Parts: sequence; C-alpha cells; structure tokens
Amino acid sequence: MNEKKVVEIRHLIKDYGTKGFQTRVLKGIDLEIFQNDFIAIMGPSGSGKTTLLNILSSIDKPTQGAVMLDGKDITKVSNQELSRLRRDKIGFIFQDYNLLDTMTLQDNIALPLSLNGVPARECIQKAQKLAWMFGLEEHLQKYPYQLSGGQKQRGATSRALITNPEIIFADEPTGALDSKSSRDLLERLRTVNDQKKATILMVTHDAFCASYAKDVFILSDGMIQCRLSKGKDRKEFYDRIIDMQASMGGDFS
Ligand SMILES: Nc1ncnc2c1ncn2[C@@H]1O[C@H](COP(=O)(O)OP(=O)(O)OP(=O)(O)O)[C@@H](O)[C@H]1O
Repeated sequence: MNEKKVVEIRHLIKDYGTKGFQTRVLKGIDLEIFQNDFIAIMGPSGSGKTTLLNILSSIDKPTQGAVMLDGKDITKVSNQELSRLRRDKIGFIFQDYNLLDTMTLQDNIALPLSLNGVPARECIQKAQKLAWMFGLEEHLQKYPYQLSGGQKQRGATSRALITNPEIIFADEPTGALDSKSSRDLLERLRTVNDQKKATILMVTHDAFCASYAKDVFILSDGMIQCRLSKGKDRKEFYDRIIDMQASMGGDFS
C-alpha cells in the first residue's frame, strides 16, 4: 500500500569550510520520503536541519551523496533542468514569507503560474480557490503590508501550493507567528496533506508545530538518530516529542 517515493537521499555528506578547516555537518544520511508524508525534522540548534532542507530542496549542494527527486539525481542535472524541477515539483515556505511587496496577494499567490505563462484567467481562478481554502478570500486585493503575519504566511503557503508540487519544503513556517496564527496555519497544512495528498517536509524547533506532522525525525551529530510516528492523537504525540527532547537533553531552541 506504500505510496510513490518522492525524494530519496543516499549517504548524504555536507562539509562546510575550506580545505583543511572543514566541519562535517551531515555525516552520511539516508532518507526516503513518500507521497503524502508529512515529516518534521527536529534537532538541536546547529545540528544541520536547515542545511539538510536546503540540500533536499535543491537550494544547496551536498559534498557527497545523491539526492533523488522524482527519480532524478538533482545533484547531477544541468542548471536549466534544475530550474525546471524547482518550478514544477517543489514548493517553498520560508519563515519570513517572501511575498513581493509591490504585488497584491492574489498576484503573489498566482506568481508561479503567471511566470509559467499560464493564462491570466486560469491564474486568478486557481489563486482564488487556494485563497478560499486558506481563509484569504477577503484579502486578495490587498498588498502584503496590509496583511497580518498569519495572513502573509497563509498567502505564501497558497503560493507554494498553486503549481501542485510533488513536495513542499517549509523552514520554520510558524517561526514568526503568534500561537493562534501558528495553530491556524498548521491545521491548514494538515488539511492539504489529508485532502490534497500533498507531501510536506518541515524543519522546526517547536514540539507543538512538529506534533502536526505524521513523523518526526531527530537530527543530531550529523545523523538521523530516531524517528517518532504519530498514533491517532496529536496531544499524545506532542507529549512523546517533549519526552524525547528531554531525554536528549540538547538545546532544541
Ligand atoms: N554557509 C555556511 N558556512 C559555514 N558553516 C555553515 C554554513 N551554514 C551553516 N553552517 C554551520 O553548519 C551547522 C548547521 O547549520 P544549520 O543552519 O543547518 O543548523 P540548524 O540545525 O538549522 O540550526 P538552527 O536550529 O540554529 O537554525 C552550524 O554549525 C552552522 O554554523
């Protein structure tokens, strides 16, 4: 009953620094992500979570190892092919929204489609559909400065989804949000995972945020040390994540 494999990494190594002064941040990670997974990556500060996410999402390159996206090793493709893969297969959500100030929310959400030459009417229809799903329908004609942080992040999430990407990468998506807006965003991410079968990989230091995922991977000392899987209950999962953090004793902030 297993779903389609979306991403696979094999023996991933990442070193920073110059020759002779290198630090090995990722020390040989193997990982498989399947369609409809919702994975949170946690770990102590500086453990390499963002580095891993950036490599998986093609923003950064590994020192060694393969990153297979949809069956293609993205470390080996041409820049042109990489741009195409990013455009068609990947959605990004960042902590600081990255909406364009000079465009309305509707145009921001539709941007990945309009850049692809999709007719304006279709762009608007799709943007409106997502805005409705994310409770933004009344705000479509506003500019980012007229929106709250939560509305901006829901807008950025809508934009990430508009091309129906194979996988959505989110780096601390609730990092700049208050608790109500965080809960709201996470509920909606869970809905797109459940209903649209979207695949989500999110980095977070926050146990509450992670408890919305189906699986939590703990990165420490350059390796994935353990995996926690949710049962039926989010609250019980949250308690187990907190227990695991306490048992590791690290700084997860
Ligand atoms: N461009 C870079 N050059 C050199 N070292 C880097 C670079 N980027 C990250 N590092 C180092 O690699 C390690 C992992 O960084 P990374 O940002 O991936 O960790 P993280 O787990 O996301 O941390 P945090 O939770 O604090 O955001 C850190 O020690 C960091 O200082």
